[in-house]
Amino acid sequence: MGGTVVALRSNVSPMSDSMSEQLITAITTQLQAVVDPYTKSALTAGRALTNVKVTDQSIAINLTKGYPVSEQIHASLAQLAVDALQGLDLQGRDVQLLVQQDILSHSAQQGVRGVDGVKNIIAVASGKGGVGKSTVAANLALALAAAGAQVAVLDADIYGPSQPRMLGIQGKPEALDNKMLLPMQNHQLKIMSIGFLVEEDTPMIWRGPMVTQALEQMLRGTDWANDGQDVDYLIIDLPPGTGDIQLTLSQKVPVSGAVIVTTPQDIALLDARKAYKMFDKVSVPVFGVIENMSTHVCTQCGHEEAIFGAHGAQKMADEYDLELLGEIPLEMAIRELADSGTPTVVAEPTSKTAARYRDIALRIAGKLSIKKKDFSSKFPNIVVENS
Ligand SMILES: Nc1ncnc2c1ncn2[C@@H]1O[C@H](COP(=O)(O)OP(=O)(O)OP(=O)(O)O)[C@@H](O)[C@H]1O
Repeated sequence: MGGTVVALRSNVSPMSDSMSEQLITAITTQLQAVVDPYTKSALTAGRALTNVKVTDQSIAINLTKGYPVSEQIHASLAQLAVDALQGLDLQGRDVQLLVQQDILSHSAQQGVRGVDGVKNIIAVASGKGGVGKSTVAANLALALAAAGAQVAVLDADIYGPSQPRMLGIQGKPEALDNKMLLPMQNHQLKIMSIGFLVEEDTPMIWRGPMVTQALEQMLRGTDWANDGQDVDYLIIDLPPGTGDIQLTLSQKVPVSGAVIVTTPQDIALLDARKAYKMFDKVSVPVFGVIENMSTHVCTQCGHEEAIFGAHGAQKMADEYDLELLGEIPLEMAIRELADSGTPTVVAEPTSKTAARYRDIALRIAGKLSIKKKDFSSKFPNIVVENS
């Protein structure tokens, strides 16, 4: 991200060291009071404020954020900083704000081995089938990639893999000499799905252990960093439900956090609650709930109607002290675009719906950024030698 001049003044006056110290303290205090809209904590939290430098001519502020910082996000953070500094007498100095992104690896369940080339895994789950979990997963992945992160998708919906179709990609992944598979690529995403390995209309008649094994093979047998770049976020589109398969998966896959997709109907919410309890049981934090098909938008007049009921996901979120991450309407274009391989976020980036997906994606990335870091890879392996 380049520096941005966020305020320009004239009549610059020279400053002593102690005056500049005072100004730095005042600026820091003002910025500490700003709430980051993506992490919901202070803009400066977690050592995000890396530098404040005052010269006779200018003030340079450096922030480092643990989520993707697109130009749009950079501009919105700059605006917040400008507003916060309004009350200070900057004595004519220009203010330059530079926001950089540094997406780190965060902790997952204890005892579950990490995946090579992947910093963070986010599971997208639903209690009930057909609520639009795969559509949400695809759009969230695209939104994170558009914001500047390295993103991959693992389609773990073994019984009904839909990511190849939704992300507009066909064919078979190449196998390397070491038997690792190369992920397929489209729309700036790396993608792996059982759908690439079996025919689209072949029914998957597998038992639990086979499903778990197939998923583990795809997860650990894919060379995610084949282009030399680690994946910041691997989005896993989990199979619907909360049976043994999902429970085993959530114990074997090192997940930094999960999101639960539901529709507003009571029956879907009942199963969404079960999904929450499943993650709770295996100590996977749930970032929040996404309500899909929340209202119907009429293509003729634009009228919005809550045909499946209103505020269901909000009630569930309140009940478990979760965040309602966002609401996506029932919209014909969402289905048409996903079914044709170019989901809303890439096909209609300026639409209101794309903005909703982007907002949800950034809230998730923001929440993840303030979670405990995973330092395990920073420690050397200790080799005990027998003498
Ligand atoms: N907000 C929406 N508006 C309109 N159609 C939608 C919306 N969300 C999803 N759909 C459509 O609903 C159908 C089911 O969606 P999707 O495959 O994402 O659900 P799922 O929960 O992943 O299903 P499964 O249980 O099979 O995994 C798809 O045809 C999709 O295009």
